[in-house]
Amino acid sequence: MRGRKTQTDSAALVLQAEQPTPLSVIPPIVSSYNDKIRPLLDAVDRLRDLKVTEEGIQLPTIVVVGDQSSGKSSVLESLAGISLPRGQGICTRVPLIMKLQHHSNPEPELSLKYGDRVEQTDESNISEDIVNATNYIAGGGKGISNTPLTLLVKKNGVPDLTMVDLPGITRVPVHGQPENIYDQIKDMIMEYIVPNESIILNVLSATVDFTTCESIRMSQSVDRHGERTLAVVTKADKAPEGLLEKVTADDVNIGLGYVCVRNRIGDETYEEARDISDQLFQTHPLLSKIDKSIVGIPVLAQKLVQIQATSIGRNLPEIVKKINDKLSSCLFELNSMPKSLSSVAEAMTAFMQIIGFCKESLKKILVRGEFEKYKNEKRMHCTARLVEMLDEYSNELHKCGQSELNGENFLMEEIMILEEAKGIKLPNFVPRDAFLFILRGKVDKIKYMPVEFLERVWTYIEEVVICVLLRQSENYYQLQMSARRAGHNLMAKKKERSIKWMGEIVEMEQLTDYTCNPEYVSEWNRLLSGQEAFVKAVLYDVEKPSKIVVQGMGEVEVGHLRQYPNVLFQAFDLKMRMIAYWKIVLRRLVDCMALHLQLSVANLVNIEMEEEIISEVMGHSYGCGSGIERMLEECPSVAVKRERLVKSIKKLKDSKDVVSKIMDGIVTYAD
Ligand SMILES: Nc1nc2c(ncn2[C@@H]2O[C@H](COP(=O)(O)OP(=O)(O)OP(=O)(O)O)[C@@H](O)[C@H]2O)c(=O)[nH]1
Repeated sequence: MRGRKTQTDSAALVLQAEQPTPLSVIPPIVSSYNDKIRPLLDAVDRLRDLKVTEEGIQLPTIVVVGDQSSGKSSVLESLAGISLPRGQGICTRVPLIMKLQHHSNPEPELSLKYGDRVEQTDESNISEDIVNATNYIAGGGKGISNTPLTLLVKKNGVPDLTMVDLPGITRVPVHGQPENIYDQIKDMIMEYIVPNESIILNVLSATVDFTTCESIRMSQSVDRHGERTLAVVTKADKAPEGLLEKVTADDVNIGLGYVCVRNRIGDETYEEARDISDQLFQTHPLLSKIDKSIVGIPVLAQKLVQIQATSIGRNLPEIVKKINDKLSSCLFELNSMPKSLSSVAEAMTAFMQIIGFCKESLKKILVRGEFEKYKNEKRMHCTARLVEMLDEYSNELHKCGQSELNGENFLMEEIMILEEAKGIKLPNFVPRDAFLFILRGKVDKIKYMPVEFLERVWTYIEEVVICVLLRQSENYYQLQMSARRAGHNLMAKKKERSIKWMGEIVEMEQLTDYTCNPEYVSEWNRLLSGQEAFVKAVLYDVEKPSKIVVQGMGEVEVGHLRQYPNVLFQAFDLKMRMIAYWKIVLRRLVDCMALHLQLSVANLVNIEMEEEIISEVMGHSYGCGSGIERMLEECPSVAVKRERLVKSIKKLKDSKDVVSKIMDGIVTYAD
């Protein structure tokens, strides 16, 4: 703590009306003007204390920015009439919210607030206490922190002002500062000056070229025409040459104007400092030429009070609206959240309801083909998707082996098998073994298809079922996990059962040839009617055609068949039997599959799904109670959201109280 002469109250700033007050005449501060502004400022300060900005509601705030050592703290201490930490290095390392309040008591009251702490202090200790609090918040080094420190100064004669002092902008980190200090400070400043509600108090040292100031660059980036920027030019005593020209030229677009000051230096008292400043601007050959309406701390104070009042007046109705809107939206969001469960009975009811909803939803989309709930999600229009998959499966089955029918090797498979099945027996019987042999070969070739189809179908059904389960149980994440597990397990079982069942069907088709369908015989007869003509054309046509048109098959190569005159009749017959029978086999494979799916899905949604989830949830003990008890635990993200909303609502309700009182007050003033 630096030694300091005692400050007198008379040194503190005094404000009165809207015109700058001559410094020699210091009337009492309590004017009707301030009486009106004070409650508004108090309300805004209370909103700031409530941290309403965390709800995205910006407050009119005077933000003090400047390059490092430009004199920000000196300006603030001149305004407050108290000593703040000053120096050449980085002094301000946290946002310092400085609330100046005039009070009639001649004894000043000073307090510091940070986090949950409130510390009373006094004028002789304030500087040291700010340093200690800063060290507490931002650490003892040279780093900065975004956690604000609030300094309340209640003092006779100070202007009613609230300002936020921010760390000075520095390009080059000094020893002990993090490498990215510039970015850290820039981010912090931007956060405060971006909102349109902020008034930027840009502190510029008269010793520098304003166009090179980082703080000017930053404020211009958010306030191009300077409509909410006021400049304070410090150190007028150090660089009086050209100062008048600088502020008149206004090369850096300061919309709210300039105020030139000479701050207190070293151990001067505020009285001494004020006298020196008065003297300087009255008598200095260059500085005295600057218009008195833009020099000195009282002028600055008065301008700030007016700007602050205008800003609050302009922004308050919008703030009230934003608080109300935000409160309504938070209440709506909270009310739309699931009721938190507080007893096992409640959890059980919720569980049974969810199971019921899942069952009904699955019945609708998987069985009944009702999909209003998922109008825009085609994947959930299950009956249609299942039919499409079934059609695709049927087409694949029919396509397979089609090409071999009429290729160059027409009838060769049949001929080779008949040659090997020869026996001492009458030649006009088609050997059944030969037929079964060919049948087995054909079934072998397609048997992977039903399995692949079942894999595909069950994967699809699993996706749909899990989606429904997760959506219905989305508010209860423990239940969601159990439902997902139950869904996966059940689908795996169903898939396995279906594939096993299909394996048996395929085995049956390979083992025997049977159908009671009369279509088989009629088709065979139809196809066989061309037998005689075919054999004649192959064996006895003198022109020996290389291709012949066979009914139902189109043109086939026949040159190679002339070597097998003895088995040609039988081979043709065998082929036609197989063609007629294969149609029946394929139809059976598709029909059976369709019926099997219908049954499996119906069992799944009517009985199995429910049983599986119940046994998953009730049947397991998880160390801390059954699955139902665990439903009482809210999903961490939901719990966090609920807590956040409850907190926001409390804050917004308190804010609403604050502003409604003040709005009533405004009506009263208007009256
Ligand atoms: N001669 C003169 N010196 C001044 C004036 N204003 C401030 N100073 C000095 O300039 C130095 C920096 O002033 P501060 O008020 O600490 O500057 P700051 O911008 O708050 O500094 P940081 O927060 O650390 O960036 C101090 O030594 C002050 O005494 C002034 O009007 N005239």
